[in-house]
Amino acid sequence: MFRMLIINPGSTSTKIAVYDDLTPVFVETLRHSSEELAPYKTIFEQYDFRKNVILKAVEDKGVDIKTLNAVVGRGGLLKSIEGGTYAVNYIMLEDLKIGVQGQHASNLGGVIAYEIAKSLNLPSYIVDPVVVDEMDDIARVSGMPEITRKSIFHALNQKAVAKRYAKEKGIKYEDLNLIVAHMGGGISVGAHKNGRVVDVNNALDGDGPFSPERTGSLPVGDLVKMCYSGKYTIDEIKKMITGKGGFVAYLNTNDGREVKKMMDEGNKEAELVYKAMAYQVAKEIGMCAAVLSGKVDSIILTGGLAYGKELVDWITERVSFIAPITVYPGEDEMLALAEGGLRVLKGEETAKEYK
Ligand SMILES: Nc1ncnc2c1ncn2[C@@H]1O[C@H](COP(=O)(O)OP(=O)(O)OP(=O)(O)O)[C@@H](O)[C@H]1O
Ligand SMILES: CCCC(=O)O
Repeated sequence: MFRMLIINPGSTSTKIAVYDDLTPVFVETLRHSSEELAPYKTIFEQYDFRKNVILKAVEDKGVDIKTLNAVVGRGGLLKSIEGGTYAVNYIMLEDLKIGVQGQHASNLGGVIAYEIAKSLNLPSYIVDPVVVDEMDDIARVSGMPEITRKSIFHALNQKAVAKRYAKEKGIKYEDLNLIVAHMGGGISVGAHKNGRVVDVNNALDGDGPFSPERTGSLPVGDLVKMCYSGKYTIDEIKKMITGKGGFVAYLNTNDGREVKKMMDEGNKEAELVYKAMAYQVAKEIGMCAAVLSGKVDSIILTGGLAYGKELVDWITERVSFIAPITVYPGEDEMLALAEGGLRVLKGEETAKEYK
C-alpha cells in the first residue's frame, strides 16, 4: 500500500487529500478568502501561506506526514508537454516559479509537493498539467503566422473523465473518439481522438466559449479597437478577458447557481446569458465533431456547471444528433492525481522527465 498526499491549488482554494492507494483517507477543500490572498502580488508569493495551511490541515486530520510515500501536485503553466505523470525536477521548479507560460494557481502544486517531499526524502510528481499538448499540427495554425494556437485546458479532469467513460464501457481510451466539455470557472472543449486531445480551445486566454469568469473568443477587430482606445491598461484588458469576463461581466457573479436563481426570478438578461453560454459550448462541440470527421462515440459534459440541469438540457438539445451524451458533473481531479502517482509508485509506469 502506498500513502500519497495530493495537492491541487485553485485560484480561491487548495484542495488536498491523503490517499492509501486509491482509497481516500480524507479529502478537504481549504478555502482562501480574498482578504487572505490580497497581500500577495504574485501566485508564487502565496507559497509559504499555502504550504503552511496544507501542513496544518494534514496534522489536524491526524495524519503523520512521516507515513507518506510520495507527494503529488497539480502541475501548472509549464512548457507544453504530453500527458502523463512527471517527476518534479529542478528545471520544472524553475519554470513553475517564473511562470514560463504565465501565472496560474496550479504552478504552486508542483513546488509545494516538491518541498514537502524533499523534507521527508520522498519523490514528488505532477500529473496531466494544464499545458498538456497533444494537438495535431493542423490545429495550431491560427491564420496569422505570428500567433500559434495553444493547448491550455483542464487536461487533468478531461483525461480522467474520458478514461472513466472508457472503463465503464469496457473499451480502451485509445480505441474511442470523445468530445469532452469541461465547464467550470473556465470552459474547455476537447476532441479526444484515440487517446490524444488533438484539438482544444485555450481555456485561459480568450479562446472558445465564454464561461463564468472568462470571455472566451471575442470579435477580434472590436477588441483591437478597445485596446487602442486609450481607456484601458493592458492589465485591465487582460482582467476583463480572464477573471472579469462572462457571467461576472454581465451579471456580477461567477456562480452558476446564482444565475439560475436570477433566471427563476424572471431576470431576462440572466436567462439570455445562461442560454448563450450553452449555445457557445454547443457550437464548440460541433467544431470538435468536425475535427473528428463526425465519428464520435460520446460527448461528455463535466465540471461544476454540469450540475445545472437546464444547461445540460440546452446543450443536449443542440448536439445530441452528433453522439450520445454522458454527464459527469463536478471533477475527478483528486482521484486522477492519486491514480497518476500510484501508477508510478507501483512501477506500472515510469515517471516522465520534464526537460
Ligand atoms: N448545482 C449547480 N448548478 C449550477 N452551477 C453549479 C452548480 N454547482 C456548481 N456550479 C457552478 O460551477 C462553477 C464552478 O465549477 P468548478 O468547481 O468545476 O470550477 P473551478 O474548479 O472553480 O474552475 P475550473 O473548473 O475552471 O478549474 C461555478 O460557476 C459554480 O457556481
Ligand atoms: C486552463 C485550465 C484551468 C483553469 O480553468 O484555470
